[in-house]
Amino acid sequence: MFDTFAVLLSERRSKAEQLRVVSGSNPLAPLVRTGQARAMTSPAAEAADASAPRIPAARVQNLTKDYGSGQALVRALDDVTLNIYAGEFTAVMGPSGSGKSTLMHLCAALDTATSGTVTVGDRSLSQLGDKELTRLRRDEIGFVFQSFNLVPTLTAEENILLPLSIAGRKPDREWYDTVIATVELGDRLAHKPNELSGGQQQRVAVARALVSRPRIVFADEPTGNLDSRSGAEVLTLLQQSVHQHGQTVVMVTHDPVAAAYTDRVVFLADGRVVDEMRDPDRDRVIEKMTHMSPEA
Ligand SMILES: Nc1ncnc2c1ncn2[C@@H]1O[C@H](COP(=O)(O)OP(=O)(O)OP(=O)(O)O)[C@@H](O)[C@H]1O
Repeated sequence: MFDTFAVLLSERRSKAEQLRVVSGSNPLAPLVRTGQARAMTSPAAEAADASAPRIPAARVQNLTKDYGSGQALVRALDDVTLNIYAGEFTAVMGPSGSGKSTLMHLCAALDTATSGTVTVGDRSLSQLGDKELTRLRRDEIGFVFQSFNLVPTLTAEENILLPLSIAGRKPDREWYDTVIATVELGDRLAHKPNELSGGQQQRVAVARALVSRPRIVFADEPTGNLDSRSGAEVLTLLQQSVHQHGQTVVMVTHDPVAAAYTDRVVFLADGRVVDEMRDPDRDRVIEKMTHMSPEA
């Protein structure tokens, strides 16, 4: 459907768009995106932050997506309106076929809507030409796939830096060091993917998504191929990227345990948003999903 390298390619962002180092020389100090701050620096800051207005990183308005036509028409999304808030970890859940992947693909500019709008930052995707869309995917979007999508002949470090090097960019060394420290891969950087465990490979993929500091990271079932322990590591990492570094992450998942790592779950059914849950926990998500299943 799309060229992974093209999607992963990332170009330099304007200075004003770049993450701002809030706190001095500590490379692990919280970073926030200018104007979209939700970095947690202390319990007091966290409490203050809870009352701060939420700023959308992406807005979905009356979004409809049809596949096929006539008798074969499938309405994958049906008039969906939704905000994705900056600095939040959002899960998208729902039964198989409810439109989760379609919603994510439209938000990530990987597909076009039948009607309605997606706005990323302040730009409406339907008003962008092909070049601008490519640039938006490079500059604003990071991806983590279920199947890792690493290049087997490159080392972990080369994979992490690949989007930047294709774009002819050098990494911001301080941020790169922060990402590597956060994903705890410092002693594995020279290894090729087949010398890494599944969990380590997915942490490389998360580092690759984070290193260009996109506006939003979209993660499609990122723990779907991992055992529960490795999955927990990857989820903790995504959560840290949000709560410590102000990253915005959207994750499609079927797993209530994974959803419990997020700040908010959006539930889809039959292409519509039917509910949402803040500060989810596993049991409440399971209960909700049980009521949504066709057998319920
Ligand atoms: N390229 C396509 N052509 C035709 N129908 C499609 C296409 N892609 C998705 N669909 C249909 O659109 C609906 C929504 O699909 P989508 O993949 O978004 O659901 P999902 O919630 O991600 O499902 P799953 O959890 O099984 O991955 C389904 O009925 C699916 O069969």
